[in-house]
Amino acid sequence: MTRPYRSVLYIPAANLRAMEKAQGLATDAIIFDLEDAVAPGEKAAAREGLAAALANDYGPRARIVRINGLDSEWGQADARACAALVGKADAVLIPKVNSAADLDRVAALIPDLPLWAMMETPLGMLNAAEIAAHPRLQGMVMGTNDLAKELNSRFRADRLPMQAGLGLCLLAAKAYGKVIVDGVFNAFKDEDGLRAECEQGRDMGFDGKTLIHPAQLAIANQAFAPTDGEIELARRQIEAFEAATAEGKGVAVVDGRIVENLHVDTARKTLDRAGAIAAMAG
Ligand SMILES: CC(C)(COP(=O)(O)OP(=O)(O)OC[C@H]1O[C@@H](n2cnc3c(N)ncnc32)[C@H](O)[C@@H]1OP(=O)(O)O)[C@@H](O)C(=O)NCCC(=O)NCCSC(=O)C[C@H](O)C(=O)O
Ligand SMILES: [Mg+2]
Repeated sequence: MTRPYRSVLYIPAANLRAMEKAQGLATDAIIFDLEDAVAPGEKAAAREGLAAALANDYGPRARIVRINGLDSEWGQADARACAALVGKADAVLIPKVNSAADLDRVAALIPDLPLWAMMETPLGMLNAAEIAAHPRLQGMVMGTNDLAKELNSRFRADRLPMQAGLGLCLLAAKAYGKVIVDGVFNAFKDEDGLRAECEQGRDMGFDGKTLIHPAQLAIANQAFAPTDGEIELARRQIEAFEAATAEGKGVAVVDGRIVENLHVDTARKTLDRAGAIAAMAG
């Protein structure tokens, strides 16, 4: 069964209270952030606080640690600390990945954890395919704030300026079977805006959304989960196709629409996702 990544919550590793609180939050994954959410003067303390926090039980939530870039003054120490977190963290997230070579450098320092890549630079967008193809890469995270900064683009509700980058990364992740989660929605008190952006990302094919505040969890969890109607339709499509196959036919019809083997694959994925989500709830 595939692990769900509907909601992926950033927590600044300098915030001990928030890291403790996350043990009880309804989030599919947590990004413990050592990078942009931590002030330069707090980096060392955050690294130590994170190691202590990860001794706690986060249940089924995926534990992902975002390190500073290796070319920063903190990156090497972060990588060394992560190498010692095997069994306590599930993956390491590398910021501002420009190429597969950036992954190679971290892979050499952290041999035993899967890697995730922040996709947030113009060069990263252009090299998305080689990044997604990296054998150690498990997932991609869109960094739409940094990307907007680099592009000098405006924030728009329809995210038109982001579409080329989002699309390139989606194509790359799907081509190589990697997880891909959408960028954050900064206005964390704007529920309608968040819902619209989650639905846009879901419709494009993202597995989930990165979030910055617990108040955003319920909306993302709902948007990226199959609805009861979708689950029921998936079951009926599988049943109808199996009945058609038993009669030697290659096509069934459900609710006036054709169902072929490819639709059955999608239906099975829907049921698999629903099962994985139910398993998260315990
Ligand atoms: C945005 C915040 C600074 C707001 O913090 P605060 O004012 O403390 O919020 P609240 O008072 O509403 O908090 C209520 C309780 O919830 C807890 N809390 C808050 N945020 C989190 C969180 N992220 N995870 C877990 N728990 C959280 C508070 O501790 C309160 O708890 P309690 O004491 O029990 O009442 C803050 O939300 C925040 O710091 N968010 C994360 C910001 C962050 O991580 N930014 C970096 C990632 S975004 C990014 O870099 C994207 C990418 O790279 C790009 O380029 O796009
Ligand atoms: Mg960023």
